Amino acid sequence: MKIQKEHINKIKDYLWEIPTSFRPQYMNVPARILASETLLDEIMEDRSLAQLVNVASLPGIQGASMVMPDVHEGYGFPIGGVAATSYPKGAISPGGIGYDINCGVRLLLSSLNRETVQESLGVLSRELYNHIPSGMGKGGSILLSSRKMHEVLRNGAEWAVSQGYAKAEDLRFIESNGKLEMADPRLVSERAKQRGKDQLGTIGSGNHFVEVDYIDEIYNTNIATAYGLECGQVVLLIHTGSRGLGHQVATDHIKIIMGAMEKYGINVPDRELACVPFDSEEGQNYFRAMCAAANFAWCNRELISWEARTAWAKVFGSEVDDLHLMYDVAHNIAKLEEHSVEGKSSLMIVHRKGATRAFGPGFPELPEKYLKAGQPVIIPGSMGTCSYVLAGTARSMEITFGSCCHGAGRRLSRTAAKKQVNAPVLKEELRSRGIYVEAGSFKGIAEEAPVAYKDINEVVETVHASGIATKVAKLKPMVVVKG
Ligand SMILES: Nc1nc2c(ncn2[C@@H]2O[C@H](COP(=O)(O)O)[C@@H](O)[C@H]2O)c(=O)[nH]1
Ligand SMILES: [Mn+2]
Ligand SMILES: [Mn+2]
Repeated sequence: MKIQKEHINKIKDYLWEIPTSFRPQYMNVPARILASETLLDEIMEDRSLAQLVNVASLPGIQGASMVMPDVHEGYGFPIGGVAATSYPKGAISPGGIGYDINCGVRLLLSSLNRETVQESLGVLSRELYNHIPSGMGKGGSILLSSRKMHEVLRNGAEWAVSQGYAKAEDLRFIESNGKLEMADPRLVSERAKQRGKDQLGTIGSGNHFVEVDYIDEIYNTNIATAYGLECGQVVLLIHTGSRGLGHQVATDHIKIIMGAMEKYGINVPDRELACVPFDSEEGQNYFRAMCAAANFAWCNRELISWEARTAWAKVFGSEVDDLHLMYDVAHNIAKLEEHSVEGKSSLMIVHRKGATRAFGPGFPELPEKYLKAGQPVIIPGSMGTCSYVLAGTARSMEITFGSCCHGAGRRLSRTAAKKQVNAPVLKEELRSRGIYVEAGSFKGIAEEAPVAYKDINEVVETVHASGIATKVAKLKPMVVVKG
C-alpha cells in the first residue's frame, strides 16, 4: 500500500494525519506525522507511512499511532515511532521497541573549553579509541560470571557504581535512574547472556559512537544554565545500547510472541508487528526480559563513561575531575506511563522506537536542578554536522505521549551510502574541518556519512516549532570514535 499526499490531511503546522477512514477495516486510531512540508516529502519516499498505518491496528492502541520527523522504515514499526496501548490488556510488541533494546544517548560535561583542548585532539581521539572497545563483536575487559550478569540485569547502572566504576551521583541523571525494577534476569536466555558476557563497556558498530563536541550556540540561557551548559564548553556524547544481549532478547521473544498470537486471536497486517496482550504470560515474559536488557544498556553506557573518563584523565591530567553526567536517555524502550487521551488519564504501555522521552517541567523523577527546565532531550545529528540538546515540554504530553525525535534519521540505506561515499576522502575532508574520526573500517565511515542522514536542523526546528521540545544548545563535533 503506497500512501499518497491525498491520503494525508494537514491538522496544523507540522502536524499531519491519515484518518482511520483510509483503512477502516484495521485502523483503530488515526496515524499522525510530525513533520515540516519538506521532511514530509522525504518521509514519503520509503515505507515509513505504510508502517505507521499498520501500527494503528495494534490491539488497544490509544489516541494515535505517531511518527517523529526523523522517521524512516524499520522492522515492522518505523524508526522514529511512538505507540501507546492501554494497560493491562493492550498489546506489547517487540517490533515497537527494536532489536537494540535501550539504545540511547548520554551527554557528559567537561570543565574545558574548545581552545584549551584544540592541541590535544589528535591524542585524545587515539586515547578514546584505545580505551573504548568498538566494532562488531568486539569484547571489553570485563568478563561477567553468571552471578554478576544477573546483578547487572537486575540493577543496571547501579551495578557500575557498586563496583567502583562510577559515582552514585550519576544515577540521578539517568532516565529511570538507570534501573527498571520489573527486570527479571531469569527470562533472559543463556544465549543472550553468553553474547553479552564480555560486552559491557563496548560501543559496537555502525551508528554507535563516542564523540567529543563543543557547544556552538545556546538558544535558551535559563535552561542551559540549569543543565550546566556554556558556549565553547567541551562535552562528550555516547550513543549505544544493549549490544548482542539485547538483540538476542528481542530475537528470542519475537519468536515466542509470533507463535502465541493465534492463541489470543490477534491479527495484524504485518507479521513484524507481532504482539500479545501486555498481561499475558508471553507479554509479561518479554517485558521483564526487555527491562533486564534495558538495565544492561544503562550499565554499558556507565562503563563506557568510566573508560572515557580514564582516557580523559590520561590526556588532561588526573587532577581534572571531569565528565559529569548531564543526562542519559533511552530511545528504544517500552515504559508504563500515565497519559491523557481526550481528557481521560490512564496507565499506558508507551512504545518508543527511535523516539526519546521528553517529559516537561515538574516531572518528579528529574533531578531537582532540572525540575523547572524539564527533562533534557539529547538529539545526535551526524559525525559531520551537529547535534542538539533540547528540553521536554508540557506540550509533548498533549501530543506525543511525552516523546520527541531521537536523531536526524536515515535518508540513505547503508548500501546506498556505501555506493555514494568515498570514505578516505570524507575522512580527510572532516579532518580539514577540524574533526578527527577514528573508526574500525572505512566501510563504517561510508555507511555513517553525514549525507546518509536527514537535515538535523530541519528535524530539530520541526520539534521546536511544534512545541514538543525547546531548543537549548547546539553541539559541533571535534572527535568521533565509530565502531
Ligand atoms: N553526533 C552524531 N550523530 C550521529 C552519528 N551517527 C549517527 N548519528 C545520529 O544518531 C541518530 C541515532 O539513530 P539510531 O536510529 O541509529 O539510534 C541517527 O539518526 C543520526 O542522526 C555520529 O557519528 N555522530
Ligand atoms: Mn540508537
Ligand atoms: Mn543502537
